[in-house]
Order: sequence, then C-alpha cells, then structure tokens
Amino acid sequence: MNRAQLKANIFSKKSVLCVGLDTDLTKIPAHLLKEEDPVFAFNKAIIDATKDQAVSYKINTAFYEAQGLKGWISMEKTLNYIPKDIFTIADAKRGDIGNTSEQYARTFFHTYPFDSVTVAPYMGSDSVQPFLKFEDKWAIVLGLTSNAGSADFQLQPSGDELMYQKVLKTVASWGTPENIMFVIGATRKEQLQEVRALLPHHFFLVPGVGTQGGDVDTVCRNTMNEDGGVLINVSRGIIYVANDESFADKAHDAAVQYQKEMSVFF
Ligand SMILES: O=C(O)c1cc(=O)[nH]c(=O)n1[C@@H]1O[C@H](COP(=O)(O)O)[C@@H](O)[C@H]1O
Repeated sequence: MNRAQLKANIFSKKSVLCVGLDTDLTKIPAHLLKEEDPVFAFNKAIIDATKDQAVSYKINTAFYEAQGLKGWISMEKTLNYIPKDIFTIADAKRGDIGNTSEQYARTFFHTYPFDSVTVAPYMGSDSVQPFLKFEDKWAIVLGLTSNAGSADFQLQPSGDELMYQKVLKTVASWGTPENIMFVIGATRKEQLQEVRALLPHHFFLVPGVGTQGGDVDTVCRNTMNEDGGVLINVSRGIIYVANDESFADKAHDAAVQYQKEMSVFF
C-alpha cells in the first residue's frame, strides 16, 4: 500500500487506529479452544468487530511463531482475511547481514504479502536496505521504543545528541517518507513533540497506548501531521477487554471509543 492510499483510508475513517493481533492461546476465550484453529477463529471475530474503526492491523509474529507450523498457518489465514484496503504490519523486528535481510524481506513482503515489517536498525544500512527495495512496501524501523529498557541504549548520549536521535536522522537518510516509518513509543511522552519536529513527514507506528500507559490525546496532539502521520497500536486494550463470549462485542466497543478520541483531530 502506498502513502496516498493509507492517507485516504485514515481520512475517510477519521482514525489512526492499528489493532494489534497479539493472539495468545492462553488468553483467548475458552469456548474458542474447541475450534479447529482457535487463533484464527479469534482473529476473524476481532477483525469483523473492528474493521470499520481500524486503518491497520499489526500481527506480532512472536505469538504465531511460538506455535510452530500451526502458528504460521494461523498467521497466513489471518493476513488473507484482513480487508485489502487496511494496512498490514508484520511485527517481526528483523534485520541481519544483507543477504539474510533479503530473505526476511521476501518472507514478509512476498511469501506472506504484508504491507510492512518492523525492522531493528542495530546492524546498520546494509541490514535495512533490502527492506526498501519493494514497491509500496514499508520498513518500520525501531526508533524510540515504549519499554523501560529503551533507556539503556536509545536515550544514551552519542556525540552531541542522543542515540535514538542519531538513529532517526541516519535511517531516514537511507529511504524516504514513502518507504520508511519509525516506531515511537506512546510512553515516551516528553519526546513526542521533539521527534515530530525532527521528522515532520514520516509516519510513526506508536505502540504503548492502553496497557502500557500511553494515551491517544497526547500522541495525536504531539505527533499528527498533514497526512495523519501516525498509526496508534492498541493490542491488549482491545483484544482482551473480555475473555468470554462477549469478547468481540467488547473489542468493538473499545475500538469505537479509541476512534472517537482520534476523530476530534480531523
Ligand atoms: O514494534 C512494536 O510494535 C512495539 C515497539 C515498542 O516499542 N513497544 C511495543 O509495545 N511494541 C509492540 O506493540 C504491542 C503493544 O501491545 P499492548 O501493550 O498490548 O497494546 C506489542 O505487540 C509490542 O510487541
């Protein structure tokens, strides 16, 4: 999906909501466990319940890979089920020497045709470049993450700036705002405005709203740009609001509430 298509969807839904499909067999309602593919049954119900509010779905591959072959099959079925006008993210956090990154890019752009994949930039330009060679596909590079451990390296000085600032500026120079996005954690409230000033045109994937303590209002106020410019991910705060037969209705209600908070920024 290209930027114009993503923008059009954001403006028509007045939403920057990305629903995170972090589907954990130990957390899904018991009545689904008798299904042939409980993970897909759960995801299908969540997608049906949230597709009018969501402009993106993020499949966190860890939850699927942990199930072995069955998990990869559930992931593929889920990807195929997502409506084609909704932006898809393989949250796989890949990145390796060039020829290996090429295989990761083939995996998540070709074999499983996602629109984007999350990428760790620690190995540098040749580890990220292979993800930038596919038309209308995106690398979503870790910039300033939402976890406490982001202070260990990302917030440390590097010359006269901080490490994450160097990462954002350097990685941005390897591609364009049409093929690179950055992960910026919603929990890093003090840095949001400064990050947007540093990169006025890039899209940010912003996780950390809900369970991790970030909020929609702060993120939208400080980071939205002329194209929307953000995808705010909520995983547990939507998919696990209820753990009984009402789970999809409750997920719908949560998605509607998040979309309502976002709509005032359009
Ligand atoms: O790359 C990510 O998506 C990510 C980066 C980050 O800094 N923090 C973060 O929480 N995530 C992911 O975003 C999701 C957040 O989930 P919830 O806290 O349940 O909404 C999980 O899939 C995390 O793996």
